[in-house]
Amino acid sequence: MKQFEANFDGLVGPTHNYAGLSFGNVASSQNATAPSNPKAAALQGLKKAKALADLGLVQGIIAPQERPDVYTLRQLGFSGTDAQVLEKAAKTSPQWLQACASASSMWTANAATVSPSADTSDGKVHFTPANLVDKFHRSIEADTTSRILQAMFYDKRHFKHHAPLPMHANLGDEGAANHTRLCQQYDESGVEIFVYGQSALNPSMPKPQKYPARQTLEASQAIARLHGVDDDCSVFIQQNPQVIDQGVFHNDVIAVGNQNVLLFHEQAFFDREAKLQELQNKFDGELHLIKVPSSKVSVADAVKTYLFNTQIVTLPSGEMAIIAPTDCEEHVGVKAYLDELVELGTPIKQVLYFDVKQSMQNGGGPACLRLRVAMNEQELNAVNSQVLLNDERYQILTKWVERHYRDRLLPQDLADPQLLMETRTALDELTHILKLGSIYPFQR
Ligand SMILES: NCCC[C@H](NC(=O)CCC(=O)O)C(=O)O
Repeated sequence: MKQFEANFDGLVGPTHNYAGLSFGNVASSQNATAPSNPKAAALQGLKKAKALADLGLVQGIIAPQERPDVYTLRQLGFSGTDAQVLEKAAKTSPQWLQACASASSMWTANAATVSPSADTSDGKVHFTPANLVDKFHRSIEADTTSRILQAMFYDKRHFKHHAPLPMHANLGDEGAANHTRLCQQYDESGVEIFVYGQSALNPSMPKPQKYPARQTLEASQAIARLHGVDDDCSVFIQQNPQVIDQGVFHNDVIAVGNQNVLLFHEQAFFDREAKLQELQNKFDGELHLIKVPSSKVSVADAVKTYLFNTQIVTLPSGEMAIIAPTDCEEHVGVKAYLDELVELGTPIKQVLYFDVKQSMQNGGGPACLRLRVAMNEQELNAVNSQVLLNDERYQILTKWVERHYRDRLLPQDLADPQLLMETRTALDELTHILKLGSIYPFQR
């Protein structure tokens, strides 16, 4: 039977902006208040997605969320018409307005954790939307994310959707950005690697000192239980707290895996050797564990260029390619490492570079922009086909962006009631293009 690993990329929303909302994410802090270009951001993302489809991979799209989120602002006591809500929030508490206007759902690696059917006890593909409690602006994504994923993967015979974990710091969950799956073939049982930043309940375990550890061990364990992924198929690895303090706020900023390949920085993991041994013991077959030494690429350069926020994809030929941001190509040392990587005799044979700078400036690289869902043929056939990217849908979506998006946005523009109307008009049209039904609050 055919097997696939589909990538579902977040379509960047019309309010994409730089508000400095993510303490611990260096790019987000550095670019706060810079002007953004939502149109360019969305087109860059679509281009990357289309290029992967053109390589023969299964590529889908995840719709953005309704922003500004006036419903949350109302919960915070801002009242009146929608325009008045925006105006009052902008006047007295611009931080809340910015948090409620972020297009952060574009980073769909944080949308959910997904376990393919080959790994789960009931033989279904399991989804748990991430609660993203560590950052307020991201914690308000989960409900709509749930609805969108259910509209895409609606067939209950194949897909099982869980509620997000309870909204508490002890259960901080960041989704697939802290989850990697290794396997021989996508439809064969693999080993799921759950990487966490700290334990909420065991005070003797190390913690970062400066920046937050967003993912807890307890959240990762709960997800493995919910998905029915048993001990033989899972490894829980603590992220090195010292790299979190250097700006590695998710594991996918310091490690990336695909099939039998794991590419990671030597400082990525705490208790590294024991954990890699456990991984090898549980994995059926040969693993390519590619360790990148600090002498070749420093943690600072990894954070700056997003070398590990690349996508490793298996091409129809069976060879692997690495999908990297142009920021890697522009960095002499990192480019030299990638040139060397494709000659190491591992399955990775080529590097393809993409300009996703609008996203990078908020700390999101190629891997942050996609949610992976490994499926067999039957499962793929059960996906809402309108969300899959082909030539026609790419053209339609590109035109849709060009019609509705602005090419310049500053944080102060977020209070413009016209922007809210533009967004709703655009999203209403999008739900028809992608056949998602009424997933947005303004449509309900
Ligand atoms: N996986 C990449 C996630 C990047 C995301 N950035 C942000 O939310 C920045 C938003 C801003 O600062 O405007 C985050 O930190 O969760």
